[in-house]
Amino acid sequence: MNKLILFNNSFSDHLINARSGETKFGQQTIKLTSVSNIYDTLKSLDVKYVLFGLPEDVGVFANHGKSGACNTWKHVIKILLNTQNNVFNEASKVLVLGHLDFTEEQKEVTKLKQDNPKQIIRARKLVAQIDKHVVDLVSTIVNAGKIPIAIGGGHNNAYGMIKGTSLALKRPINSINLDAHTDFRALEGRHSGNGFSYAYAESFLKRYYAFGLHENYTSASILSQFNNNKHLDYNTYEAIAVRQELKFKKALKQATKHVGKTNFGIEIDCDAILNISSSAQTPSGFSVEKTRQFLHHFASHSNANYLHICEAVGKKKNGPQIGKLISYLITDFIRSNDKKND
Ligand SMILES: N=CN[C@@H](CCC(=O)O)C(=O)O
Repeated sequence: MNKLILFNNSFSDHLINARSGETKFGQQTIKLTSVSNIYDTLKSLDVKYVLFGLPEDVGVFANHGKSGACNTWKHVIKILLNTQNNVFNEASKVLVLGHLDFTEEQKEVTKLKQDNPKQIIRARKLVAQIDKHVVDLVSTIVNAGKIPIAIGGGHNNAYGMIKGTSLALKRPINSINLDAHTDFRALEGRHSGNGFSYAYAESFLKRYYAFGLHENYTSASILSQFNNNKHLDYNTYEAIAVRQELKFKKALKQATKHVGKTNFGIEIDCDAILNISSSAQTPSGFSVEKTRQFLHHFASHSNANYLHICEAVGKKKNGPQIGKLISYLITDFIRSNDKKND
């Protein structure tokens, strides 16, 4: 856990705009000042959720995508800590752990060129190194009986989320992914487009549902793989929102039937959300409200085991809006998950 940078109180005080008569979320969340044994510390804490950042975009680079997801965590945490703590948002159930520091890997990737095949191979090796740290942290959190909430970062980290959870639970898990893409690309070295295929090939992922795929961006071979494997299923954005052959509520039910019988992780790739700055930003996609409804639905399920939000690109100008969007999603998850009704 040598890459873990704790989010301490002085850092948090610096970010919170305190107002008299109000309690901000960040004034009530739990933080750690130091830690010698992370597992023991987590186990002894009276919190349900452990929030952490994955500030990296090495996986996106290694998938020939547009970088920028490495900056999102810092925008999110600033906005989240300044939301209200009230009967709807119970911050004392949340440990803001900190982030994994991938500065070294990020630095190395800036020296690489995406059009050089050898350098892409090197970037993919760096992603495999990142995986190990994510797996280690996630398995420790789940082993300690807590629910991880990870803010990325690239979608490559779905692999670490799934493997870490699966190792802790000692069985393969399922996954529901709101995404324009399956991220089930070939096992060609690790990157942001094959987190799920690697997790499946290595038997950490059992049943996978890709929700709202874009028909323009899913290859014929991946569609055929999904159509011929009962563990893999999907619906498309076009079927739901354009042709309206499938009602949103029914789509949620079908996906729940596929993943909900055992533990599953919830993945939200921000490139599925309309006009949100991301590595593959889309002018056609689910609204923020539909995304929140999706999240509420799955977070309410008793088998939901983690939340991973990724691929948003927070820059100086749009950072506060991205931070606000992801803060809505984090608080929706906690609110709905804490009052599981399935
Ligand atoms: N995590 C994203 N995966 C997409 C990226 C698409 C893009 O960058 O255009 C994929 O590999 O298909």
